[in-house]
Amino acid sequence: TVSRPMGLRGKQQQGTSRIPSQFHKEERVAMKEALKGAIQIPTVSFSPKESNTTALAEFGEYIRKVFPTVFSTSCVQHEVVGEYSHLFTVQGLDPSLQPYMLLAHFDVVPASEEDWEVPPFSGLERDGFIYGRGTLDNKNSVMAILQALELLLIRNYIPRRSFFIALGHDEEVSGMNGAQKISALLQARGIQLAFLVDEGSFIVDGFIPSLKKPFAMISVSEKGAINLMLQVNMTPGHSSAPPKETSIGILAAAVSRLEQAPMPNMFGSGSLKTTLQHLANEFPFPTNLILSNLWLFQPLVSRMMERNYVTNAMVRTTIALTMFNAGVKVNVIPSTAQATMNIRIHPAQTVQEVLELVKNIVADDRVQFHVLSAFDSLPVSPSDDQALGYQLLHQTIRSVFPEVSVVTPGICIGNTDSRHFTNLTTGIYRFNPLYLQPQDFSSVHGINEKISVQAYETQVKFIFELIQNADTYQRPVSDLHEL
Ligand SMILES: CCCCCCCC/C=C\CCCCCCCC(=O)N[C@@H](CC(N)=O)C(=O)O
Ligand SMILES: [Zn+2]
Ligand SMILES: [Zn+2]
Repeated sequence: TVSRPMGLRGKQQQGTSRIPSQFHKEERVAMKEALKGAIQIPTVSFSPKESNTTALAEFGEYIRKVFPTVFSTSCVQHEVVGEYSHLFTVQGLDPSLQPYMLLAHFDVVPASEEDWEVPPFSGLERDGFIYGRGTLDNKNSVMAILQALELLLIRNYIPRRSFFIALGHDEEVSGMNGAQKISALLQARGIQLAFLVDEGSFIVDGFIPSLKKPFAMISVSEKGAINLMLQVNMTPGHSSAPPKETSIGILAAAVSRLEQAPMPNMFGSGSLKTTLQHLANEFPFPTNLILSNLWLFQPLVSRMMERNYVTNAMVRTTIALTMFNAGVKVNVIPSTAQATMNIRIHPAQTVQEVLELVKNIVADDRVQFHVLSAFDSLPVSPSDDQALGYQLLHQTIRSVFPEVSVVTPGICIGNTDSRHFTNLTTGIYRFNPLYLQPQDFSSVHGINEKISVQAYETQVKFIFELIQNADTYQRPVSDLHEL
């Protein structure tokens, strides 16, 4: 299962000296303080139409202040796109090398003060952890990318391969004004990327009970999504003489039918099968044998995957009821009831197929369907020996996390800004160089989101090394022989 990254040589390119990823005490203090300051700016996206624009603008000022070298070095060009997003173009020395992109977002989902152990926008440090909304999703990446570049530039490092840093301001509400505009801008400039790295996956630990060792999952695709609103209109009236059925009752029954009838299990036609095959030898007997013989045990394994929410989301399209609105007064029967749901589409199905299934389950003509937004799952990026982005991530994981023995392709169950970049590259990789346990996963969009100071330093180190690895890539020997 331990496959070496092929086609990459650990050696540095001639003429470029490797800078060790070691940081002084003062640098380490400065980097954690910079992250805390970023957490304190409440860059909340509430809805596609409502965000804290004052905070978004303040964030732009803040990064100028804490990363002065990034903003003053001649090889780095900075632009603001879509009012608040940021695009950095780092000009490399060798124009023959195709550029890549590091992508992250600095908007966050709302956080209610009362549920947290520490205020969510305090950036407080407690027991070696920095707390706050955005510490895992995704100000950690924004700050780590800029921090790694700042430290490289301070050490007079000049990249060979050009790269872009794109920092979105509205990822949590679609990315239409940030990532999508950056993508359009680069397309207009005729840019094609060798690969792109975004959030969306981790070194996962403890999600499968019998698998004791953590493994790195690089997501090579992500699920599609539909935001769907169901509506029922009935005659309003006095609550003292109610009809047999009301808009609320009809709608409640419809959504209950949806909850009771999960979408089909699609294990076998998705990348989870590949992930499990990579992991087979890491499991104790007899699971190792079962996973090595999926041709025989596929039905058993597909049922095993349904046992927890995260792996269940990997084998099927899921439906989450997220909003339910009806009624204005206790003695008035309302005319309208609305339920909004967020559907995540398994790659083996399409938007149209899922909508058909949902309509068949609801099976009530009084229920109207309004598709608010929809897109299919994302294309699968290559993870073979020739896939530059995948292999660079693999190589960097091996050097920064030598204890992690398995690196595997996987699927992201959430959506990311990277989906707006399919016009610029086929190599889209979602990977955060952090350990993630089930309780950490619950804190993302939940309460008490936090990152350890040590994990954040390691994330900076990872990017510091990744940038250098992208500069020292050499084509595989087999390719060179063909010339
Ligand atoms: C055998 C496999 C076990 C694997 C366990 C996987 C553990 C979970 C790993 C990753 C968690 C997914 C993180 C998703 C990040 C998605 C970012 C996000 O929140 N996006 C929003 C906004 C948007 N862009 O749509 C979303 O709603 O998806
Ligand atoms: Zn995110
Ligand atoms: Zn998020």
